[in-house]
Amino acid sequence: MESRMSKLGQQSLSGVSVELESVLHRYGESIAVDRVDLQINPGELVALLGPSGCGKTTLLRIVAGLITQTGGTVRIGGQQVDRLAPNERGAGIVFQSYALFPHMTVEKNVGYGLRARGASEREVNQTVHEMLEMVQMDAYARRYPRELSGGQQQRVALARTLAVHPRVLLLDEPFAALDKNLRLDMQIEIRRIQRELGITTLIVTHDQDEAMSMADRIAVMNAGVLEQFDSPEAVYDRPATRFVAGFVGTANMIEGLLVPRADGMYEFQESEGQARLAIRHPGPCSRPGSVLFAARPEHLAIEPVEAGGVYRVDGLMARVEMVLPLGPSLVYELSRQDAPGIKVVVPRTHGVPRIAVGDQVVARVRDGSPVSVFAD
Ligand SMILES: Nc1ncnc2c1ncn2[C@@H]1O[C@H](COP(=O)(O)OP(=O)(O)OP(=O)(O)O)[C@@H](O)[C@H]1O
Repeated sequence: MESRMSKLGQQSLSGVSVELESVLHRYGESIAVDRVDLQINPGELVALLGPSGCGKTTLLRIVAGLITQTGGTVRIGGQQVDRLAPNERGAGIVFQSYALFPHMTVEKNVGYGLRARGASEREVNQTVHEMLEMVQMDAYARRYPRELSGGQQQRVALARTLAVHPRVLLLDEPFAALDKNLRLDMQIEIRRIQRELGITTLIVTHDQDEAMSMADRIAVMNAGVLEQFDSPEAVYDRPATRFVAGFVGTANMIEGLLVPRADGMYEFQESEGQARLAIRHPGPCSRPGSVLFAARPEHLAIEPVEAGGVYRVDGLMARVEMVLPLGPSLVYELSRQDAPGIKVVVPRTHGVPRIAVGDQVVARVRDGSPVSVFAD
C-alpha cells in the first residue's frame, strides 16, 4: 500500500501553487467574479465556499480554462496559463454529475484520458489498476456506470481524473448528489487521497461543514467578492466581515455603540434595550462609534438572575424560552424585552446551574472567547 502510494505520489508531481491575481469575470453587464486575489500553496486543499450564485463555479472554471476571464491572471506552478487550453493546464476537474461515458466500462472510463494521449496499453492497464485500487473500486472494473451507485460513480470519476496525473485537482460540488453518510465517507476518502498524493486541490461547496472539515483554508465568497481567505478556525472565530460571521456558523448579531473604557477594555452599548457588554479584544473593528457586535452561541455564558435581584446592566438580560439538549451541549433560546432574541450554547457538564424555561438570565461574553465587532 505504502509503496504504491509513494509511486503515485511521485507521478503526481506532488503539488504546485495556484495563483489568481485580480481575476474578474462578467457575464454581459453583471459581474460574477470581482477582482479576486488568491494564493494557494502547493499541496493545499482550498474550499471555495459561498451561497448560490456567488461566483464559485465561475472561478473554478476559469482555473480549469473552461471559461476565459474578462480580466486578471491565473498562474499554475508559477506559469501564466491564461492563453492555454484546458488540456494544456494540467488541471483535472470532477463535476457534480460524474459525467462518465455510459457505454464504457469502469476500466475503459478510467483509461480514456491516457489512451487519448497515446499511452501504451501496458501503461494504461497499470495506471487504471492503480487508480481503481486507490479509490477502492478495483472489484468493479468490468461494470458499466449504470450498474454503480452514485458514490461508486463518483469514485470512478475521481479515478478517471487522477489517471492522467493532473497538477491540480478541481472538484465542483462533488458530493452534492450523495446522501449524508456517503457524503461523509467520500469527504474522508478524498482528503486521504489528496494528502497521499500531495495534489493541490480546489473544491467548490456551499456546505460550510464540508468546507470546515476538509479544507486547509477556506475562501469565502459573496456576490463575486472574496470576503475572507483563512483557516477554518480563523474563519469561524475571527470572521473578517459581517457576511462571513452570518454565513459561517451561527452568530448573535446586535447593533450598538463601541466605547473605549479607561482600563483599556471596550464597552459595547446596545442601541435597543439596556445591555452593556465588556469586550477585551474587539475585532476586526476597534474604532469607537456605531458597530455591529457578533458572538457565536458558545462564546456567551449565562447565569441565573435572582427574582427581585438587583438589575444589572453589564450583560444581556433575557428570559429562557427554550432549552434543547443537543448531545453534549445545551442550547438556550432566549428572548429579550424590546430587543432581538439570542442563542447561547453551553457544554452539558456537571456543575452547570439548572436553568429552566421561564427563568431570567444574564448573558455575557465568556472569558477569553473571541467576539467580533464590525464597523457600521
Ligand atoms: N453562462 C452564464 N451567463 C450569464 N450569467 C451566468 C452564467 N453562468 C453563471 N452566471 C451568473 O453568474 C453568477 C455566478 O454564477 P456561478 O455559477 O459562478 O455561482 P455559484 O456560486 O457557483 O452558484 P451555485 O452554487 O448555484 O452553482 C450568478 O449570478 C449566475 O446567475
